[in-house]
Amino acid sequence: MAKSLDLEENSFAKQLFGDQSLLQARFNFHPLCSRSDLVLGVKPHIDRSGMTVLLQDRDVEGLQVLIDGKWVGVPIVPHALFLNLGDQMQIMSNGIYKSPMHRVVTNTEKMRLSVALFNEPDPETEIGPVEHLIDDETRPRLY
Ligand SMILES: O=C(O)CCC(=O)C(=O)O
Ligand SMILES: [Fe+2]
Repeated sequence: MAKSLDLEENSFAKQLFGDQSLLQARFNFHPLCSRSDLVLGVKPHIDRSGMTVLLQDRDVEGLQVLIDGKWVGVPIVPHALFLNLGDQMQIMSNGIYKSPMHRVVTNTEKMRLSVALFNEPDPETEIGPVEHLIDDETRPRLY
């Protein structure tokens, strides 16, 4: 990702991982829900991570991303991991990479499982946009 912005390869990694970083796992289980029209599995949110690695359920969809004001379902791709960007990446890239709003809907017929790995810096670490991505005229510092 750093190289695609003409940055040194470790520009994001050195802030994100530093001397000590956190890797947290969350196991999401959504049982059947008779009122899936009313009940969400996970409410709309933005991950605070740098990057989230998600293993979706093998055959039950549910994850949706907000794109231009519309909820768009994320398809299941067999044996693939879904990578989502979190707030730390949006900050470090000075807003070039966005951390999207997403949610999970429930299902009336099938339960759903997913595993998310959140990668983030040590809570005491102060992060900010990479200097090369700040330009007072064309791209002012956003964070
Ligand atoms: O279950 C999913 O597909 C996504 C869960 C999620 O957004 C999260 O755990 O932050
Ligand atoms: Fe999330």
